[in-house]
Amino acid sequence: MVERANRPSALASTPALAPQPQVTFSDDNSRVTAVLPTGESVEVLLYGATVISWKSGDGTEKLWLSEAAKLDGTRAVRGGIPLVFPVFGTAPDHAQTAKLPQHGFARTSRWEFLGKSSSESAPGSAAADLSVKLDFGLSSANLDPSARALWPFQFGLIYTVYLNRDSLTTSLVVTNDDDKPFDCQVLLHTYLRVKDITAVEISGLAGASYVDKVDGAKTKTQSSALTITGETDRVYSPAGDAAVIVTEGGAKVFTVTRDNLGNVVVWNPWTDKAAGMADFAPNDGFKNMVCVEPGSVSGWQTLEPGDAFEGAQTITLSS
Ligand SMILES: O=P(O)(O)OC[C@H]1O[C@@H](O)[C@H](O)[C@@H](O)[C@@H]1O
Repeated sequence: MVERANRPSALASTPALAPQPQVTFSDDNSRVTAVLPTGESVEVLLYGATVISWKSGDGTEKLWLSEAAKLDGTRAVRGGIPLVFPVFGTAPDHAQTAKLPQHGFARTSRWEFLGKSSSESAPGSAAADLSVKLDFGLSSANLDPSARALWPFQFGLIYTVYLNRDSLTTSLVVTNDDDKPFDCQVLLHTYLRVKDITAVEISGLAGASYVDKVDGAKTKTQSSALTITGETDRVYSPAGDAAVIVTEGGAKVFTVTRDNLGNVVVWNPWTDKAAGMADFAPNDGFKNMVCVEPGSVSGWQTLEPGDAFEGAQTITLSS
């Protein structure tokens, strides 16, 4: 026995393989899940390329997903990170997008999974620093004919979900593949999970002007940190350069930074609106969520043929 233990075996001489991120598909191919060796995970539904779960290494869910959310492709997902494109809300006065449903068609279209890659964050860094990147695509070619009829432009969308140990980055690239210009808006409609909305403060928006959608679309200025005490639906424009920081009971929970996305929408439906949404459950789930939604939604991004627009958010967790 002793002799065997001391003898170098073929196994012992093989350098140990560093653990790799695991990327798997659900049996019905409706969703893809990536898990880092350290336990962090993200789950993306191909319907809408909707991120429906993001967990830290200890298994704690960071996004809010309604218990009544439809995940079968029959309606936009209530929760997670739905993608808003090419119109935010509805735009009855904007001829190109007037016929589109609320928040456009990206969140209700089935996307293609384009591939994964993983990398170390620094050369020679430990396996614990691995990250994983998932790419998804949607183009006019694979759009449902009914959606194509409502917005007859040739376009391409690439959505990248990038999971790191302490952050999630989601980035959208829009390209105009048509021979005429088109206008579009984009928004990353992120439902952040919180323990108690009454203890939440959102900072980083002070001094920014916003359209208050629950007060006759009046334009106001954010004077200090924002607390949520009732139905809230605000479009900050421009939102300023500062990161948006969400604290709970004074402790930092999320830091949201933006790349090339000038607006932030803050939304919480509160009691009545939540109760009025069939796919919002439980009814008091509004206490456990706040939407902080980076986007480009005031005015339009006009893309000339061949042009591209890219915008991204990074949500960093505080330990
Ligand atoms: O119910 P939907 O279409 O998912 O939209 C939810 C909310 O999305 C927010 O982005 C809008 O500012 C709100 O006005 C809207 O109510």
